[in-house]
Amino acid sequence: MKKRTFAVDIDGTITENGGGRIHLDALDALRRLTVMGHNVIYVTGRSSVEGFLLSVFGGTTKIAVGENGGCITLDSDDHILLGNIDECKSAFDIIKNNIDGVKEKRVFPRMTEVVLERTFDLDLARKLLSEKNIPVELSDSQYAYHINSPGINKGTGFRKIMEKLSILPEDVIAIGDSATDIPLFNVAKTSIALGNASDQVKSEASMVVSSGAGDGVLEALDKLAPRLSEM
Ligand SMILES: O=C(O)COP(=O)(O)O
Ligand SMILES: [Mg+2]
Repeated sequence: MKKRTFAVDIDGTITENGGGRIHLDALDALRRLTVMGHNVIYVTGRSSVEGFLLSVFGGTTKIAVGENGGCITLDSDDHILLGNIDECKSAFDIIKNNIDGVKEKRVFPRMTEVVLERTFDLDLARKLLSEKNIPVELSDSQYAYHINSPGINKGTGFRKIMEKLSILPEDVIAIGDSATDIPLFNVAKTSIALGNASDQVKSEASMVVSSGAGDGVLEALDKLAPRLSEM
């Protein structure tokens, strides 16, 4: 069997109620892939510690990319910081002082990014920062807005893991639901957008399933099953 690496988003992909409750059948399927010898790695806009803990409790590969690509967690005291939180905080100050309704989201502590509530016009903030020549990345996961350092996204974060573990793009299967997953789709030969993804996100994936979060992961794995058993 050829070892594959599944790069799996969390919210809107393996959660089922918008509040973070894990779809147990999807988790069970991911655990079985891990037992079969594949890598199953969470790549999330949550903190990398949340992603790492889910991998520990859920029984998948114990490594996580969090903070929308800004941070990799390998162990309780082993984090690789790819982004710089100070530049994200300066961008946040500028947005907050110029646009109404901008506020930080209550999230577990971040080492490399700033996370915001989805309460303002993101394009307006993009325009403002580009006028001021502040090149941070602004993105929408459908759960939060993220301010990341220039060049930081789920694709660049996951690529570090690919380098570290000598994983080739042809062996990567990315699964996600939002615009923040598009850079991840771009580093994977196979990419799957779930039914709850927008048309724009779906158009960037190599495969689309009709079911939404949770069930969509099962549908995708069913479709992939014949290919997974190939040598
Ligand atoms: O932005 C979030 O908090 C959720 O992000 P995710 O969908 O990448 O897991
Ligand atoms: Mg998501």
